[in-house]
Amino acid sequence: MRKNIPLLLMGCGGVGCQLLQHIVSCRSLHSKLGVHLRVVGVCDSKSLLVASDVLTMELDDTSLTEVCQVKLKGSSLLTLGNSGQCKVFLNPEAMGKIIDVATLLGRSTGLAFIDCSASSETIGVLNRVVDLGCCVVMANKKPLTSSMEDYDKLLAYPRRIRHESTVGAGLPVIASLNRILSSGDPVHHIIGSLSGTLGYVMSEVEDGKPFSQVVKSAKSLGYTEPDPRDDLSGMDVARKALILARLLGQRIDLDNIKVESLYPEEMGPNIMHVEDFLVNGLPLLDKGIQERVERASSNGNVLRYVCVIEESRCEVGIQELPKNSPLGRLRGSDNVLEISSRCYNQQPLVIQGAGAGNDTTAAGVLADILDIQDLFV
Ligand SMILES: NC(=O)C1=CN([C@@H]2O[C@H](COP(=O)(O)OP(=O)(O)OC[C@H]3O[C@@H](n4cnc5c(N)ncnc54)[C@H](OP(=O)(O)O)[C@@H]3O)[C@@H](O)[C@H]2O)C=CC1
Ligand SMILES: N[C@@H](CC=O)C(=O)O
Repeated sequence: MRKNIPLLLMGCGGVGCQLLQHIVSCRSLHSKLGVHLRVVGVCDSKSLLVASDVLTMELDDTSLTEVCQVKLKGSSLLTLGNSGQCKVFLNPEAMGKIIDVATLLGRSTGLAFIDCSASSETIGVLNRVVDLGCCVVMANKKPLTSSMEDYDKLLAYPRRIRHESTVGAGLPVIASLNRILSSGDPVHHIIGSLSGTLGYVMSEVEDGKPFSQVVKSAKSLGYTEPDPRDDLSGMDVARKALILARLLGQRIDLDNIKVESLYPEEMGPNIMHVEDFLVNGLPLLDKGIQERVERASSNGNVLRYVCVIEESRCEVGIQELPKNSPLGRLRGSDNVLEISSRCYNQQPLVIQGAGAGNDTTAAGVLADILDIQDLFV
């Protein structure tokens, strides 16, 4: 018998739209696997598009394709309007409707809530829907990196939560760590380069390109966060480090992690609008970054933004490393993570590959959804 998995997607930007496209293009594969992903709702920052009857109807593939066309043009879901098949709700009504859907489906058919937003505000609704029996799959790191109290609530039913794409995009980082930890193998040390953006930026600057230009390319390639300062400030890496540290049992917050930023405070989000930063702020940083990269190069080294996690230590920052070291050899948006444990002692477990981009990130989210299929009737 075919298994139906109802989904509600929060956030349909680069990653969310790519997920919808993967869902549509994998229909025949999923059908062979006996699974049907039934998208009952999609929301952006202002509105929700939802099937008229979430128990029996869904947004069909034509509607999902239309959602992607509208969102990739930069328009709001509101432009789609109501039809017999679906309805549009504007915030704050949309939020109430989301909870209604979660209440109706959470404890009956089940509902997978997919967070592909980049918002720190989704934690409230995620904690509510988890209580209502829903599953949660996240590409968004922010819900996992708010307070310990929120984290504990969100992880209260760990079997119903997946977040592989939050660290290393589609790379199997979280799954590998969970397997090591659940077998009682203690992890002593993790070191990695976990920013696709900073990896790409550093290797392109090493090749002589201006910093400002390669940051803009990283944005257009889908590597950066919506505001690239999240990457350049080191905060995105700090969030990934915190997710890993909490997985290892450290009860720490973002404030406990020292972070090194590539831009000065006066170019921060509270002072400069993102467009202003991209056009006027970034070029002011070109010379300084190029000099740092050249200084490292004259020592036979490269700069990498490194994350180190040990029993009671969690740090992120720029390190000058030999060109020939595992982290120094990284090119482009690749990430690498070395995990040392009792079993992986002399030779650490190494996970390496594309660590950013809409395609690989959305593929990681899709694999997470398939991974929880047994929880659905
Ligand atoms: N790109 C990558 O390589 C990777 C990305 N990620 C994560 O994936 C997430 C999505 O990234 P990306 O697609 O690039 O981001 P985008 O900015 O392209 O898209 C974000 C989407 O979220 C919507 N949104 C914002 N706030 C809310 C809210 N409160 N409720 C519901 N929807 C909301 C936005 O709505 P609107 O359209 O109205 O603005 C938009 O549709 C981020 O958290 C990122 O960290 C993780 C791993 C890798
Ligand atoms: N902006 C992030 C995307 C994945 O988390 C990065 O550059 O690594």
